[in-house]
Amino acid sequence: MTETMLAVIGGSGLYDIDGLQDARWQAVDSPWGAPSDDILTGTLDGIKLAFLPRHGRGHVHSPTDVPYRANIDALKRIGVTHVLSVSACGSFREAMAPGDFVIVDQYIDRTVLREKSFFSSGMTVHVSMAHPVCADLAAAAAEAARKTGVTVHDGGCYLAMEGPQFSTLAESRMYRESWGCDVIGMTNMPEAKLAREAELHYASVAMVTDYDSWHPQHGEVDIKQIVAVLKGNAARARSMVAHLAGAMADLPAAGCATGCDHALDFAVLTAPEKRDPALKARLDAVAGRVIDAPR
Ligand SMILES: CSC[C@H]1O[C@H](OP(=O)(O)O)[C@H](O)[C@@H]1O
Ligand SMILES: Nc1ncnc2[nH]cnc12
Repeated sequence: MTETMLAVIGGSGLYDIDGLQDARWQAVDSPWGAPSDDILTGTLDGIKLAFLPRHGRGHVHSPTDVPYRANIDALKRIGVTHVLSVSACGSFREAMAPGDFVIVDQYIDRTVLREKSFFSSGMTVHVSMAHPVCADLAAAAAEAARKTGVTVHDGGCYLAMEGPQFSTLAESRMYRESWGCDVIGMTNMPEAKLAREAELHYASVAMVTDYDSWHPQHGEVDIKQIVAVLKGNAARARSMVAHLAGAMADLPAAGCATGCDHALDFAVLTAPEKRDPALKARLDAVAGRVIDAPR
């Protein structure tokens, strides 16, 4: 039986975590290129845990250039079953204030310059993104976050923008008023799509740093203010991670209410004899379960 292994992908301000037993940073090779950084592995109160800083230690990678495919492939390759994203975000809601944590449950993907799929001609695959996060992992993350004492919002729609510039005032108002988005960031897409293709359970905790630019009393988004809030949020994120092992105690590696680990069932359209051998070889970790399965 597969053992549950959690990966935390740390966003802006969260470049390492402490408290892991048998902690070591290890380089992991991927046929999709180099991951953002080495991966920190260890155990946390009996749960196997991996940590990967999304932008690399020292914040090397811009949101556009994060090697999203290599990151997800490398995590799956070392045995990860669950991925929890921890991200900074702007807020479109008065009640979602700086310092609050939002447990994301929907996305609108406005990114345009990124590789968004492991699959292409030679292995054509269509997975559902109707329910883009793992409901069970999201519930565990919410429980762990609440234990830290932060204000936690259950559910929120995350607008993923390309960046690296922040939104114009007109965009900020449109996302909030017309599109009904709750928070905004630059990194959860295509990460969530790739995790789904890799049949990983994925959830995201978006930590509010600012009110983007729509709020009449807060003025426009200001990177100095974001960086100041990030430091406190990183401390709260570390505390949340420390509570995750307890919150995840009953989460099996296989099976969840969302069906994440069976996303590829019936999803491969290319006939077995028409599948591209070179692409199949690259997909060994991500889609090994179905690579030779009939249509
Ligand atoms: C630090 S402001 C903008 C930057 O922060 C967020 O990154 P992450 O999602 O990795 O925490 C946001 O998406 C931008 O990349
Ligand atoms: N307002 C904002 N827009 C996009 N990404 C962000 N990350 C933190 N705050 C943000």
